[in-house]
Amino acid sequence: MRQVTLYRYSLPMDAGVILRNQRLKTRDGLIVCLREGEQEGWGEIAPLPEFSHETLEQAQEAVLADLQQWAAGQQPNENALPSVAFGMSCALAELSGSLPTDANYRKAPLCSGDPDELFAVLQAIPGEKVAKVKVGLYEAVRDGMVVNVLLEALPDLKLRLDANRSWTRAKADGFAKYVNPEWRNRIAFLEEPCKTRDESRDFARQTGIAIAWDESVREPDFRVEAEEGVAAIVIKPTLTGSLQRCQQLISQAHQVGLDAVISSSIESSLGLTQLARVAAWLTPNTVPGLDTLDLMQAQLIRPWPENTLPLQTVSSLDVVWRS
Ligand SMILES: O=C(O)CCC(=O)c1ccccc1C(=O)O
Ligand SMILES: [Mg+2]
Repeated sequence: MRQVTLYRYSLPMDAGVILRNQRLKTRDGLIVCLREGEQEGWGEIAPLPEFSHETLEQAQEAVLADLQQWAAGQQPNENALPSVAFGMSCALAELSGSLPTDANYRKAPLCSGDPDELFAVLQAIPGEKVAKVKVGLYEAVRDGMVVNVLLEALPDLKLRLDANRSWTRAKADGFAKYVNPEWRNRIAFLEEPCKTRDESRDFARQTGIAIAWDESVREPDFRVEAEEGVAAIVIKPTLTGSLQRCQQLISQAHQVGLDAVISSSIESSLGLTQLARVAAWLTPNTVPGLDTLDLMQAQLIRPWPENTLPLQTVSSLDVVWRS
């Protein structure tokens, strides 16, 4: 006997979370719960505005069709919408016991803006110090100086940087010029420095600063390849697809010597704790990029260890459909 419940959530965000061109006041998504006999599996489907190509309404319509099939005893094909494919595959994997419960709750602290605040956060990281700093929001030269100061002040710090394709080659060079060549190998990678992949590759070769692909991974012509100056690919499962698709990308990356970094698309604590399990399972030697929970004002159903935000329970959610 199969049973399905589909819930909808809306969590208030911290004031001032801006995604590309839009302020995100609430994070809205769907939660699926599959039951069969004694087994239960949960999954989150939350298209991210400005990043996902599908809307929440489209995702809801698509998942309802999958859920009706599943409740009728069939195995739905992998959904074409990445957020739906990811959430359904998590729920099915929990149900079958194939998503291990061990999790990697280490996360690379996400920093932007104020260098003093940054410094306090970085000093407090226990063990291997890896942090992620958003660059490209202010002057490239200022970014270069901030990065240089941090690397100089904290000799055991490694940085991941993310420019989200905001620089021209000239601006990217303006950044690099201020980073002491001796510290450059402590930049684990800089995600997508330039507007085009060719410019980013060229930047990496000329500056010795390693880069990572993020947006590129989700473009149709992208192939996982070893290339000079490329250190890693970033995988955001909600934007990418099913666990199987993510697993395939990760194994292709590892085969050619690239790191694969599981990263957040600002899922709720339910989705984030599942991503921490995916990371422990498929990328055990890499700290995932999951430090986004504090952008929200509440957790959902499953808490992230030691996080103090209030927890919304499943009974507070609207039911969209029940089989
Ligand atoms: O990767 C991380 O460490 C955190 C997640 C993150 O940066 C992000 C989250 C949502 C949308 C875009 C991005 C991004 O990589 O710019
Ligand atoms: Mg990025």
